[in-house]
Amino acid sequence: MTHPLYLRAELQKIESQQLAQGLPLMERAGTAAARWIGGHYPRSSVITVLVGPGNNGGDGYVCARHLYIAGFTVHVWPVLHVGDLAADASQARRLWLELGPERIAGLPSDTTLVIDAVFGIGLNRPVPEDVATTFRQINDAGLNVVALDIPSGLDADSGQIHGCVLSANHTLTFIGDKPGLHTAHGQDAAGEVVLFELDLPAAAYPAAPNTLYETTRLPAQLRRHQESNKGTFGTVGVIGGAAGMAGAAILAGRAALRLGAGKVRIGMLAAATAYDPLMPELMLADAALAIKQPHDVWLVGPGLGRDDTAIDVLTTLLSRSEPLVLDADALNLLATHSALFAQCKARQGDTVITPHPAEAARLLNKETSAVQAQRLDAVRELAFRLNAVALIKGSGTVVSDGLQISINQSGNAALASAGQGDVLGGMIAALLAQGMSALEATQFGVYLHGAAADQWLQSNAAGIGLGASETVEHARTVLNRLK
Ligand SMILES: NC(=O)C1=CN([C@@H]2O[C@H](COP(=O)(O)OP(=O)(O)OC[C@H]3O[C@@H](n4cnc5c(N)ncnc54)[C@H](O)[C@@H]3O)[C@@H](O)[C@H]2O)[C@@H](O)CC1
Ligand SMILES: Nc1ncnc2c1ncn2[C@@H]1O[C@H](COP(=O)(O)OP(=O)(O)O)[C@@H](O)[C@H]1O
Ligand SMILES: [K+]
Repeated sequence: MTHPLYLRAELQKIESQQLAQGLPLMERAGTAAARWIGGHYPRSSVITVLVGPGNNGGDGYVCARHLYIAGFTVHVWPVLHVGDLAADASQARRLWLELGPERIAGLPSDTTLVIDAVFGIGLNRPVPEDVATTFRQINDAGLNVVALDIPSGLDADSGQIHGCVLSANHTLTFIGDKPGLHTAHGQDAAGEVVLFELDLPAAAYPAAPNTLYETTRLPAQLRRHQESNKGTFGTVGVIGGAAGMAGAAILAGRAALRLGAGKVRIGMLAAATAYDPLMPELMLADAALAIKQPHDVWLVGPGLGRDDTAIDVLTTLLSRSEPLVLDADALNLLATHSALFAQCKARQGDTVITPHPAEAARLLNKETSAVQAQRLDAVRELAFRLNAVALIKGSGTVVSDGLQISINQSGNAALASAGQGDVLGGMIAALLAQGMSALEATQFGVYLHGAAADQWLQSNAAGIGLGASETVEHARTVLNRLK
């Protein structure tokens, strides 16, 4: 299920309060790490602990000491000049030096496991070039790396890289989980994340507005009563499919039907074909006619285009009060037409917006790189500015209603292919049609979309070639297995 994520400032506050109470946090962190490593790596391992100038380095000295006592071959290499260490780290170093020397001559060639204790949440500027060179050599050598707290070079709040990062197979993170481990570059850098709370009392933690989202439960709104009919599960209207882009609207409509919407009508901007031969249960119509029919939920944008007809259709649907999902060119039109933007913000009904980073950047009038550098801030700002539930797609999709933010736990790079966004829009619309709230439908839809790709990855390990249509089928399977 979901669990909280803490920002650097929140963690520093927790730490200082607990240290003031006399809790031996560094000893606990280093011991927990050594115990985990002892359980996962053979005693024949040759371990080199890279230590840095702060308390993360202190964790590394404690960990080194316990692994040495447990019988591992352990080297400690301070990769940065050590000035005055803080008290706890200095004590941890002293205890290590009673057992073994520090190495200053680089990485021993027989190293089989690197423990990264260079920088933790105190990283506040780009990694120095000589340290970056060491990181790159270790990355290129493909050595096993276990990071303590956070991979060195990764920003704990945003998942951005400060110059260079030492990529880990596992990250053993302390006290609380961090957003930067799960979005942007976080998943690639951190590998599998293992949390050690270090026995802090529950009262030590503030209410966290940020969470990591995953679920194994079928949402209550999707549990079906026998006394139901297709009207019970809502009618979705998908508007899009301008000339040359019909497939986008079809994909979205198919996804909505497969995810349980009672009825789906696709209103095409280009001349509509009579029916979809692969899914004849879809209704196809011209957009101008479709928008006059009653629907419970609208999805506007897949293959919409940006011409005057598209603007007219969007203007009409923004004025309706049914839940509205906006994707692709619907978002690009909001970005370029301030009247549409204002109309969206003023809507009474629920709005969900589903941009990828470049679309988010257009809406926020920023560079895509600036959005990616601060994905959490960007998604909250989008939700706030448009009075909507917003997401920003990509590795660790972020979702916000303007107050709370969640990072999606599922998904993988197999989803980086055409049409996957159309499918996601259709899925969210189907969940809204079945009675989920805008926030729940978006969080759950994003999770299911990622979980579908994760299921496919189990038998396609390289993650190459997942089609958007296949994602729909896997999403249906994953959904029906939830209890
Ligand atoms: N505060 C505490 O008592 C505890 C901290 N813990 C560990 O300590 C870490 C945080 O410790 P710190 O706040 O000391 O921070 P770090 O150990 O992450 O690093 C801070 C030090 O690195 C320097 N620095 C930062 N960025 C640099 C850069 N790019 N190039 C060169 N030097 C740079 C800073 O000037 C400072 O000396 C946590 O991530 C966790 O691993 C845990 O031991 C639990 C208890
Ligand atoms: N590297 C990745 N890891 C996880 N999910 C990804 C990755 N790349 C893309 N996705 C997901 O795939 C979908 C792609 O959507 P989008 O870019 O709108 O594609 P399209 O417009 O072609 O349909 C989004 O849900 C996104 O989060
Ligand atoms: K580290």
